[in-house]
Amino acid sequence: MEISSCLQGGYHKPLSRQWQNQGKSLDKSMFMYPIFITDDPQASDEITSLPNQRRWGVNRLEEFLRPLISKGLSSVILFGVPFNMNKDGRGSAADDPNTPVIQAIHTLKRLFPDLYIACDVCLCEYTDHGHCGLLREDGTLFSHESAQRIGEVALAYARAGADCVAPSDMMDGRISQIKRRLIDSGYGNRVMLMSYSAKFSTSLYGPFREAAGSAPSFGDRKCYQLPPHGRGLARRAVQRDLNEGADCVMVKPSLPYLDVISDTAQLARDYPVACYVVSGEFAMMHAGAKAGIYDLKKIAFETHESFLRAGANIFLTYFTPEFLEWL
Ligand SMILES: NCc1[nH]cc(CCC(=O)O)c1CC(=O)O
Ligand SMILES: [Zn+2]
Ligand SMILES: [Zn+2]
Repeated sequence: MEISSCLQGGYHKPLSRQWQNQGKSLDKSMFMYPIFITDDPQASDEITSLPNQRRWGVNRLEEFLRPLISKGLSSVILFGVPFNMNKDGRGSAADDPNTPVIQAIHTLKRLFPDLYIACDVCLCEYTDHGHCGLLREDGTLFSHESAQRIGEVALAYARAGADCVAPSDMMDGRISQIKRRLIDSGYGNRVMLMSYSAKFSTSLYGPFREAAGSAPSFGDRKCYQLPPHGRGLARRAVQRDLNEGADCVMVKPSLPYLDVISDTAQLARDYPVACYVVSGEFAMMHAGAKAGIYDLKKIAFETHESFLRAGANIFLTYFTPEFLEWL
């Protein structure tokens, strides 16, 4: 099948069908909760820089998520945080059968068959150098090989039962690599491909890197994440990913990039548009509320409504549990 023929993966589930309705007011189905899964099955570890968030072991997922599901949680995105697994140059632990993300997919599908499960796909949590792709000796990226490796990992998550794979690595060509593999392996009509298309190099990822232990051991990510002034590049990345077969495109971070969300909603007007309210934005809103600058609930509504207004209709946000209470 041609990549351009393949639409069904983007609306296989009731939730992904609902996302096709470009909503005008906040509702619970728009909230996707990012969760950190570590390789100690009993873990429930506080993350100091990310208020109220924890790293969870697979054996603790039921107690963590059941109350949220009863309040209307409909989707999660999983991030693997291996502490005991071996890290190497190609991120072998990313698709090891015992990797926490694959274990968590199995556990969650058994416990909560209706929960929509997206998986972040990247190598930085699994490589010894902490970069998101494969590196040459001189520290530059192997672009094509990286995209192929990301494709392998995405397929492993699809095979394990993920409803959506979401590559955050920013390697050129990864969307067509993933879509091709999904189609050729029989997942094209069942698994959504959500691209972190306009992902910027920002100072707002700090708490996440602490949470996931994924800071690069040298250098930075400026050669693959977009420069903050790169509005044109963001538009090109979105257009490219749509052409390569993405079912949904994302902007990340959100608050300083409302213009990019709006551009993306125009370019992808027939697709769901997601935005990631990243760790630093969440920590910043909490810090401001704690300092008495504003009320946490009011700032959370105001900002998420601004993302909706700009054109996003899926929010990857650590505020998800709060919104399940508030809405
Ligand atoms: N693949 C890396 C990745 N996956 C999720 C986030 C950030 C999420 C957040 O800050 O909440 C990042 C950014 C990075 O470290 O460069
Ligand atoms: Zn990464
Ligand atoms: Zn470079």
